[in-house]
Amino acid sequence: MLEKHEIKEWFRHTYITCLEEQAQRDLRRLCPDHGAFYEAPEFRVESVALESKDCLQNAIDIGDKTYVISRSDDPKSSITIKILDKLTRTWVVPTVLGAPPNPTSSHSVVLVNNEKILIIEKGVPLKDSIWFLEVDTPFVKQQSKIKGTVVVAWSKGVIGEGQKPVVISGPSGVGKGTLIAKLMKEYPSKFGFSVSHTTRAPREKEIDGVHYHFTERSKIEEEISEGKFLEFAHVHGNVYGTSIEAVESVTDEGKRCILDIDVQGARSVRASSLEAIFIFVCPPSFEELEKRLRARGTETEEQIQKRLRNARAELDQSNSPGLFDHLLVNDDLEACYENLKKLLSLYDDHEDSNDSFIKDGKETACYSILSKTNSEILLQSETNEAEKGTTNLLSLDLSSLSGGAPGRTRGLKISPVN
Ligand SMILES: Nc1nc2c(ncn2[C@@H]2O[C@H](COP(=O)(O)OP(=O)(O)O)[C@@H](O)[C@H]2O)c(=O)[nH]1
Ligand SMILES: Nc1ncnc2c1ncn2[C@@H]1O[C@H](COP(=O)(O)OP(=O)(O)O)[C@@H](O)[C@H]1O
Repeated sequence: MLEKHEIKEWFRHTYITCLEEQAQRDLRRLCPDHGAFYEAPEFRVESVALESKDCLQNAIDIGDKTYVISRSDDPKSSITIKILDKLTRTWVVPTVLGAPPNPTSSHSVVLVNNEKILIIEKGVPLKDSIWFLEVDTPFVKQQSKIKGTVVVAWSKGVIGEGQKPVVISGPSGVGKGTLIAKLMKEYPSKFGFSVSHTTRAPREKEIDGVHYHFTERSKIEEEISEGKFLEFAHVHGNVYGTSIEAVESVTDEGKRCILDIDVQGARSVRASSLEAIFIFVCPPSFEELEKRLRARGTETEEQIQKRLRNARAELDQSNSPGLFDHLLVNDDLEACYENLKKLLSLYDDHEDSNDSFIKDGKETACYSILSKTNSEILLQSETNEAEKGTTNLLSLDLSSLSGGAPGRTRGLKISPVN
C-alpha cells in the first residue's frame, strides 16, 4: 500500500499522461480507500505540468514506466529525460539519440500512442515547435538492442510531406556525380545534394562542405555512435556516411534531396524510416567503366584496382530483390540524363495538402497542446485570440504521420478548427 503523499505525487504524474481514466482505475487497485479522492478535472494537458522554482517537468506514463521530461529555467539548457521504473522504483537515464529541440522556456506534452510523445515548444512559431520523443518505436527498439542501453530518440515534426529523397548508387566512375551535377545545374531550386561525411582525402577541386564534409575517423565514429547518421559504410577503405541533418536540411528548404551513396548505404536507407526512391546507375560495359575511371585521373593505380574490384560486387548487388526501384544505363550521357529526368518527373505531381494553412501564416504563430483524442490533438494559440472572441484552435490529424527518428516526422496535417 502506498503512503498518501506518494499516492498524490504518483497520481499527479499519471494524470499528466492523459490517461486519467487508467490512472483512476490503477489508483483504485493500488489503494481502494483513496481511489475516488482525486477527481480528475476536465482534461487539459497544459494545466497539469509540474512547475517548481527552477524547473518545469512533465511526466508521461507508458505501461510500467514514467517518462519525466524536464527543463531548468536556464533558457540555454536543453530538455533532459529520466525514466522511472514503477515496479522496481528505480530511475534510468536513457541514451538520447538525435538532435534535441532548441532550448526554450517551456513546453507542453502529450502521449501520441505508446510509441511516442508529442512535445510542443512554447514561445516559438508552430513550424519550429513540434517535436516527437520516440520511446518505443522500431528504431528505438533496434538501437536499444545495438547499444544494450535504454534508448529514446528525438524527431522533429514537419507540417506537410516533402518530396521523396532520391538515392543514386552505382560503381565508382559510372557517372553518378556527372548526372547529379547536371540535375543540380538545371534545377537549382528543385533539388539539393546531401553532403556526405567522408574520411577520404579531398581531391584537387573538391570543397569541404560542398562535395563532402571531410572529417577524421574518430570524429565520424563518435557522431555515428551519437545517432547523428542515417547510414554509414566502409567504402574503398574509407568511412562514408550520410548525416541525418544532411538530408533533412535539404528537405526542410523545400527541395528534393539527392543522395550519392554506395550499395551498402542504399541498403541501410531502405531499412530506415526514410522513404526514398532508389536508382542504380550501370555502365554499358566493365571495360567502359575502367576507361572512365582512368580518364578521370583522380585515383592512383592501386585505388583504381580497388574500385574496380568493388565495382563487380556492386554490379552483382544491383539486382538484389526489393533494393533498387530503377536501373539506368549510362551509355550516352545525354540520353541517360533524359531518362533520369523522366523517371523523377513521375513523382512530380505532388500537392501539399497544407498549402492553404501555410499561406494563412498560422504556422508562424505560437501554440500549445490543449487536448487529445485517438484521431487528433488540439492546439491552442498562445495569443489572446480567445479574448477577441475567436477560438484559434488547430487540429493535428494523427492518422498520417510518416517517417520518424532518425530524422523528421513528416506529413503532419494541421487545420484550423472552426
Ligand atoms: N554509404 C555511403 N556511401 C557514400 C557516401 N558518400 C559517398 N558514398 C559512396 O562512396 C563511393 C566512393 O565515393 P568517392 O570517393 O566520392 O568516389 P567516386 O564514386 O569514384 O567519385 C561511391 O560509391 C559513393 O556513392 C555516403 O554518405 N554513404
Ligand atoms: N556517359 C558517359 N560517357 C562518357 N564519359 C562519362 C559518362 N558519364 C560520365 N563520364 C565521365 O566518367 C568519369 C566518371 O564520372 P563521375 O561522375 O565522376 O562518376 P562517379 O561519380 O559515379 O564516380 C568522369 O570523367 C565523367 O566525365
